[in-house]
Amino acid sequence: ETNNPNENRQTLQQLLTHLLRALERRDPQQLFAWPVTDRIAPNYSRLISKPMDFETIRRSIQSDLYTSLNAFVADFKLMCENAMTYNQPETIYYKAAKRLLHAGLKLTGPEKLKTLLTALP
Ligand SMILES: CC(=O)c1cc(-c2ccccn2)c2ncccn12
Repeated sequence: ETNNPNENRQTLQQLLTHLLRALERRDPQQLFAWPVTDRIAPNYSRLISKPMDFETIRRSIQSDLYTSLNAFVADFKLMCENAMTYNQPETIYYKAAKRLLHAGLKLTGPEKLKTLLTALP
């Protein structure tokens, strides 16, 4: 924590980029890599009011949209919850979302973050 807002923002961006990469590694099939289209998922845009995906999250990090870790985690959770809303429980998308959500919350939980934050410059 420094009193220089730019420095803090830089550190937050580095942390969020690190977390994003760690979360993307948990999605080897890249099911969450890009926005879900109505073409591959009928009526998706009618059923899901706030779509979210890893590419959109990456763009948000780069355009300084997240001013806290919580805002980043909220979009990650939204992405997983959308998949568990639109897809039936027996689908690969639902199951992948559930696993990803649990892995993600462990990664961004207070325990793990403590070690992460000590590792930052
Ligand atoms: C994330 C999600 O809900 C999703 C990703 C996909 C997806 C992602 C990449 C390639 C193909 N399909 C999908 N297809 C049908 C229904 C839902 N989905």
